[in-house]
Amino acid sequence: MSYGEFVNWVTSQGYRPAQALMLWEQFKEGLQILFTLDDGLVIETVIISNGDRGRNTVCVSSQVGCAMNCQFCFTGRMGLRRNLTTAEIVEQAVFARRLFTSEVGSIRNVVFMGMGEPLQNIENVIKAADIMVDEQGLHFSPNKITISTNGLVPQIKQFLRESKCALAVSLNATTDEVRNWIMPINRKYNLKLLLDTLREELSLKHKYKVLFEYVLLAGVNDSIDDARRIIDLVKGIPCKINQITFNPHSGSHFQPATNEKMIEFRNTLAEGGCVVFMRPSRGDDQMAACGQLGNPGELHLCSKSHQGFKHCQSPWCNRCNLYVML
Ligand SMILES: C[S@@+](CC[C@H](N)C(=O)[O-])C[C@H]1O[C@@H](n2cnc3c(N)ncnc32)[C@H](O)[C@@H]1O
Ligand code: SF4
Repeated sequence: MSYGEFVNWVTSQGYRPAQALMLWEQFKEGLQILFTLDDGLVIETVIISNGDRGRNTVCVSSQVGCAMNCQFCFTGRMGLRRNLTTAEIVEQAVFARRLFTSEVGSIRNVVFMGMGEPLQNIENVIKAADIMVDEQGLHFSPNKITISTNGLVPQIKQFLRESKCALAVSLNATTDEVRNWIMPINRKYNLKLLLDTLREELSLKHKYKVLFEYVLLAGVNDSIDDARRIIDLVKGIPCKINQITFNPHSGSHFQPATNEKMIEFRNTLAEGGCVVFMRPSRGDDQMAACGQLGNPGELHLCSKSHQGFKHCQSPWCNRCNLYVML
């Protein structure tokens, strides 16, 4: 979407043209949408803009909170409140689609990387993804819908057999010792079991690649030895690797790896024959990025002025982003 198109769009939504520049800056960082569910619980959905190219991504939640307790993730601190229903999951993508009409760029990708562990809610997630793909539904291409898991092995097998959509696996460590610590699910399904399962299941699929996500935490999993171990661990698994910048949040004792480390790590992986992407962090200053979605009541207040912004009038709507309520 160009800036001109954006100005037309925000004014059609009731904003003054003078507000457009500030909103544009925020929009480029990610648009955060809060949904209040029937029982009063709140979930967050993020639309990640792809700049001028108009191909935007909606990041949907699959649960309210999460039970998995990954040590670096803000959502994990909430604990699990409940699974989302199929309708509550699909509605997030429908709403994003309605906001983004063709004139202002469209939603091309759906990623299940918001609040929750999608494969812990596998029945509703597979049904929601089916509806998103169905031509009578939202008619997305299956490879434009990515379900991200922290590594629930039996559900990974079920997903790969029952769904045509793409799978992402949050790897985040290269030894059981570190993964047991930062991702407790590893104590149940360790690295060898996880990776052997993927190797075996993907051998049954045609032209299918899994996406490994790897969040670099300074001094924890960002050494060159880690990069070399990844090359060995993923051997024989058709895959791509998404190297992610850690988004810090209050109370977290982890730090993001330096830019130099990120580049050195990426280069080591690429030299070892891996297909690797480095994903810039989007929206992290507004707590809207991966691993930062959580109970809005617990989120930090930023220092920006809220004057002139549309508010949802909810008592906890006290942040500076553009809010939309159902
Ligand atoms: C929030 S999770 C949701 C999907 C699923 N539960 C999972 O773990 O893959 C989506 C991605 O965000 C990553 N993540 C979690 N906390 C993060 C943080 N603070 N900074 C950057 N990425 C984070 C996870 O490793 C995962 O790859
Ligand atoms: S990273 Fe994923 S599985 Fe882990 S706590 Fe966060 S949302 Fe849950």
